[in-house]
Amino acid sequence: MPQLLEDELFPSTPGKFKMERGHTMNRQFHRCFASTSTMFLWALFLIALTASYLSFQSFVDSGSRYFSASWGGIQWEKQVRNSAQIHRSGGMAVLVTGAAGFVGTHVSLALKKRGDGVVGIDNFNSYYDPSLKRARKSLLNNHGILVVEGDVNDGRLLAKLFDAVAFTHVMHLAAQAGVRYAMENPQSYVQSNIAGLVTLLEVCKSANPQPAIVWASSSSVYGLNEKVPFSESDRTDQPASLYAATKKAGEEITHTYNHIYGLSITGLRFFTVYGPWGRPDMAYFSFTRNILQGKSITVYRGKNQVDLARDFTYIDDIVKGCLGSLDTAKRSTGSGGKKRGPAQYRIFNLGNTSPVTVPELVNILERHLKVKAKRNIVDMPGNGDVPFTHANISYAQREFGYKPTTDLQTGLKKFVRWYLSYYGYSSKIVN
Ligand SMILES: O=C(O)[C@H]1O[C@H](OP(=O)(O)OP(=O)(O)OC[C@H]2O[C@@H](n3ccc(=O)[nH]c3=O)[C@H](O)[C@@H]2O)[C@H](O)[C@@H](O)[C@H]1O
Repeated sequence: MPQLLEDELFPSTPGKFKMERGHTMNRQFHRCFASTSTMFLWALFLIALTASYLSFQSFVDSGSRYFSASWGGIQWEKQVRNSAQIHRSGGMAVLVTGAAGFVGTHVSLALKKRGDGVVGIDNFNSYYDPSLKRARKSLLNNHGILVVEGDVNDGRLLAKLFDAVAFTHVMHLAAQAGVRYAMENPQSYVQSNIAGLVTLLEVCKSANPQPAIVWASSSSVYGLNEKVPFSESDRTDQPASLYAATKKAGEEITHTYNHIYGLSITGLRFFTVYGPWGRPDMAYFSFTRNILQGKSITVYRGKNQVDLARDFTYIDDIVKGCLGSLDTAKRSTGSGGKKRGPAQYRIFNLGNTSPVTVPELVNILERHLKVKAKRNIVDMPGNGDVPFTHANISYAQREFGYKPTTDLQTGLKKFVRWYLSYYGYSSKIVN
């Protein structure tokens, strides 16, 4: 019986010759074979188990990467496309870099309000209080604008955004701003204003269709130029700060991409932009804060005791200039990295055309805040400042009817109103 069972379990091949001794050997062989194959089966089982564990682990890993990343995924792409949806005929789909920045926020809102599609990107760095950037982001979110948290140096992210949306325009405002900070952290200027710009241009040049690009240069490119007012054709080869030098480099770099790849480029030289939701590192903002807190302010004075002056430009005028530039930007001529013909290349001054001295700026703030400033007047340190700026805006006026309408007195009143309400002061202070 046992033998039968054994034979059943290990049936001999038909016609196989069997002997008694051979039978015993056969049994030992079978026993041995049985244990080897059991081990083999176990080994197989363990290998399979390990393999499935490892593949499950890698699935979990990639899954968690997929879901925990601040970008990527089907849901994310859907949000990007929703935000880029155009709600007017002939409208544009605009990628706004630096969207949680001062100018970026205002431009994004203006575009969205008139029915254009807007997707923002911002790295929320800590150059100044990131909570202000977060508050601007909330404002944008409330208007249906998605702000992706990411850096313009992240080419994969930018490419992914272009995969999701065929942006018609890029409004490139992400930058390391501030003239004097360049002495403290020079690398951040190279990283944002040069490396980041090139990464963005690389993605734009390869996109199909290529977008038209409007980007923020700066009045600081005029550097030590003494001819006033500053015209776009004036020399810009004497920068006084690394900030100015990186913006000037940006103008040359964008020209290269225009020339080689047919990207449509418009550079905007902003002149000391101010207003609600502004930048805390700028003089009008930090003066307001210090005056209200009873702290002294440092007012720089130029050579021979001449007051410094700026062509302070109100944010709403700048927004009109940005939208005018976007509206008149011609299409890029290339596609997928190949130029098909010459493309538009423009540079505009966006200023106010009426410079005001820094002491006069302080006078206006004192009137609006009804507080006397404690002025500490010092000679301008050699840290990148220029003595004055003054824009000739006739080119922008000709091309798209740019006409600033807000003087410093009016603009600062609006700024102070916003400041008091945002930081929780009594609004009775302002006239
Ligand atoms: O047009 C631009 O392209 C640039 O504009 C802005 O630079 P600036 O014109 O230098 O503005 P801002 O710092 O407000 O100083 C204003 C005046 O106050 C003086 N100033 C400044 C600080 C201080 O403590 N005391 C002082 O007298 C100072 O000497 C100056 O005379 C942007 O910051 C810059 O990112 C860039 O966009």
